[in-house]
Amino acid sequence: MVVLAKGELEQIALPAAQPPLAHVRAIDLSAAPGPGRDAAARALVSACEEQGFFKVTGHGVPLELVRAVEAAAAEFFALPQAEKEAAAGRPLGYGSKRIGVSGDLGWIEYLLLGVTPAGALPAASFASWTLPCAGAAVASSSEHPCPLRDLLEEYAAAVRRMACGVLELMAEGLGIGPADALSRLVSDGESDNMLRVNHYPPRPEMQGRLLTGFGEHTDPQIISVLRSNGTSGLEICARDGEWTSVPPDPDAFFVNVADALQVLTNGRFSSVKHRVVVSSERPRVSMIFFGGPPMGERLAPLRQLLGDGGRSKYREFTWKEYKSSTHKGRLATDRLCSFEN
Ligand SMILES: C=C1C[C@]23C[C@@]1(O)CC[C@H]2[C@@]12CC[C@H](O)[C@@](C)(C(=O)O1)[C@H]2[C@@H]3C(=O)O
Ligand SMILES: O=C(O)CCC(=O)C(=O)O
Ligand SMILES: [Fe+2]
Repeated sequence: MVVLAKGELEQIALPAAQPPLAHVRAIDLSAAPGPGRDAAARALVSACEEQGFFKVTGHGVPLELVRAVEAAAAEFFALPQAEKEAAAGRPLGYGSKRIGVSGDLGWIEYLLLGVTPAGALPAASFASWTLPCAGAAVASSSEHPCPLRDLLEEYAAAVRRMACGVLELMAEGLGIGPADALSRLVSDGESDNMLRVNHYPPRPEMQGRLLTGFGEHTDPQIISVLRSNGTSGLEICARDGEWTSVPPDPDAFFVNVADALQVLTNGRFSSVKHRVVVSSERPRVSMIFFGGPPMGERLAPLRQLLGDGGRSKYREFTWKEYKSSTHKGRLATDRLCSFEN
């Protein structure tokens, strides 16, 4: 449940304007090696250059898994508020209406968790996270496995594999090597990956006005992979500043170029500004995998993308440094500008 005081509701209310529909390119990840895959790699690079946004089909993530996670998430969000609050935490865990710590509000409740690839670190935030069990009588423990927690873990692993496939195809399209030049940053045992499940309840009656679900921002990581149910609401901002509405496609995954990838490509790709506007009487549920590098990873434009005598537009910084800078600001802040040369 999202409960906003009257003043807070005013802060997130929007005029009832419906932007035009976005044209979103579809990239088939299953294209076989050869001319089909080369064409997919070129189309992916063009989409990243022009929009910083595209969707993938042929992604290999089982749709039964996606539907099972979404159903378990819907059950979780239907739990009594006090039970959800038991999983509350900052920044990880359950949250409602407050995004980040700097005062951003939205018509949203969510689960946010760390999903570092298994290996070097203990099973990420799952280890310490007490998540009430959707559909189970007893809160999670090893004796009473929590279906939502297990499903989220399985889902995150499947989407991480797919995100790595996207980054490999991207490296091919950019003509850079080795093949895992980009994907290794997300698949490393210490990569700082996160998973977010957002629930936007139907909007309350407000004389036709709409509500901000998630205010405009770019994602700080390398790549974000988003899946949503059939309810619209996601909007992207084109380079000319025009906002367009992304037609939902529950069978595909949407991919955002995020800030760190803008840096790695020396600005050839730019992170896409996006937001969620709640205009529907139906709930929207979205699940986003954020692929981030290990905390100590030094980020700077890849030499192969600088070209002869090319100048690096960004100074080198660690992901830890960038991440802590993001947490100091508001959602809409342009965070990269203070890392420019
Ligand atoms: C207001 C904020 C929420 C956010 C951290 C920040 O200070 C600025 C970036 C926000 C964002 C956007 C993408 C992801 O949803 C997120 C988890 C992230 O890594 O950066 C959120 C952060 C958050 O909700 O804590
Ligand atoms: O919920 C959505 O569709 C997008 C949310 C988003 O941009 C985010 O969580 O960073
Ligand atoms: Fe986002």
